[in-house]
Amino acid sequence: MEIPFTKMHGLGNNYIYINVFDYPIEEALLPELAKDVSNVHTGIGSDGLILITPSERAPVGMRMFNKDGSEGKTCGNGLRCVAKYVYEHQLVSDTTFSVETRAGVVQAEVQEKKGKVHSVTIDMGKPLLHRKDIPMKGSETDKVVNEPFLVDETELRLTAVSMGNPHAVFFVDQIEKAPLYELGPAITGDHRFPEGVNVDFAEIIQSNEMNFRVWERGSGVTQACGSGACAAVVAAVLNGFSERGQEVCVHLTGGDLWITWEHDGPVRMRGPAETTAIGTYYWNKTGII
Ligand SMILES: N[C@H](CCC[C@H](N)C(=O)O)C(=O)O
Repeated sequence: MEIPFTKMHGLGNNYIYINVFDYPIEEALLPELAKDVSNVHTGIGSDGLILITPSERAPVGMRMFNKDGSEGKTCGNGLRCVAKYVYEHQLVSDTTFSVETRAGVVQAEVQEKKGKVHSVTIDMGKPLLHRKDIPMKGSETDKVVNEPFLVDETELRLTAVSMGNPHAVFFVDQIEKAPLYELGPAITGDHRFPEGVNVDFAEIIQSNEMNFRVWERGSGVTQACGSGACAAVVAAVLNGFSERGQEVCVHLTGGDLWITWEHDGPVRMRGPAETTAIGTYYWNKTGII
């Protein structure tokens, strides 16, 4: 199969983007395709696969698959790249438009110069804070804020936030000492998270600035995670480190995002999106067609 693709990244969080308006792909093949394109040795190399799809509820839709083939419901860095792609390919004509994700419809606004998008603002919607909405096991309705969380004999303090996908946020004193590789795999697969969880570590620098590192469900360590940065800002407000309505600059490995948890509910994220390559992926999968 010869599959046209675009490789894009938001702060180094890179995915292979396939426009399935032009090139539909059979549903059953998608998890395997995600694994294969992501492989740096035998594929293209990426954190996963993102499809730009037709939608009945918005001009375009997005679906995202992790490196291991599992599907996530949303992706902040991916949404900024999808917004850049659809604007530059004239699938939309206004600078503001909506995008359907598996977690709901979100609003995008592109900042462009001469038709080229350099930055995108996404209204990521309202965070979900009840334990059952994360989802996380335990009592029915409580929010999970600064809750003791024992893993591998280490006691951490957990704040859990869903941005449409699940995030476990842990505040640390020094981001370089965050036990990303030591505890990321154990936490992401912990039985208390029935659907797994993205593992986020954040260090507060001041009320409007933090450092951030992530172990993503299904992909491992990535250079950035937009939904995770949003979750960390919500968690910072819940823990009294930041104020609601205040714009927070989040420093990720791959660069910075600007995030505000608005007074009226939604979380707004602003940051860059870039195109790395376009090409054809020669998928040598056997037994298809
Ligand atoms: N990197 C993405 C999130 C991917 C989440 C995915 N790993 C999941 O299974 O939920 C972001 O920028 O928001």
